[in-house]
Amino acid sequence: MGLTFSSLFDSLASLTGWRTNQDVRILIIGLDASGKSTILYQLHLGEVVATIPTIGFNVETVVYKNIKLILWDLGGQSSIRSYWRCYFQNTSAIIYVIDSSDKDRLKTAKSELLSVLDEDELRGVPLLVFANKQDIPGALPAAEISEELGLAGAENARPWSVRGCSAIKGEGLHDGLDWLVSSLTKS
Ligand SMILES: Nc1nc2c(ncn2[C@@H]2O[C@H](COP(=O)(O)OP(=O)(O)OP(=O)(O)O)[C@@H](O)[C@H]2O)c(=O)[nH]1
Ligand SMILES: [Mg+2]
Repeated sequence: MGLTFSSLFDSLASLTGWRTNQDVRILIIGLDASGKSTILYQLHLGEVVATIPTIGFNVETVVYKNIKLILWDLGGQSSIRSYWRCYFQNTSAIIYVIDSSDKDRLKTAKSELLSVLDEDELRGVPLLVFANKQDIPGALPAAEISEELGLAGAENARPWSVRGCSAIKGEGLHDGLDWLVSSLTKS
């Protein structure tokens, strides 16, 4: 019997210390109404679900490219953001979601992100920023959001990338996950 793709993947993954049965804990955070829960369920179910503001968290498992991702979607309202840190331990990657059409709150989104990145428990953890809601006319493009966040130069601290997406249209999410999974398997 020849080598199956799955066993080939296992062999390659073992070279980098990765196993297909290894759970990867990923936090999805960002301001309220940025689209975190919509992204979670697009990735989990492949469809748009009607959401209500998350109080606490939603958690779902998604197997992507043979890797089991445990996606934790935390509520983003200002009164509950201080609880994000309760979930930091053992986190393998962060997905930070920004509403690209909400220019008024971009500075707040940036300061919340920077304070999360300061946390010791998240040192070196790869960061994927989703510049979400690109379907809304006038939404800031990902490159502009990237510039505003001022992450350039942070490559030494952690792998990071800012990617445009539309959770409603299901566009850009898999490109972002591809980057995240490849930076995880490299680290
Ligand atoms: N136009 C557009 N609307 C979106 C997109 N993603 C999410 N939304 C809408 O934005 C609103 C908030 O989405 P949620 O996914 O509930 O936001 P959230 O970040 O989970 O919010 P909290 O749970 O309060 O932190 C909903 O009405 C979504 O339908 C998108 O890509 N485009
Ligand atoms: Mg939510």
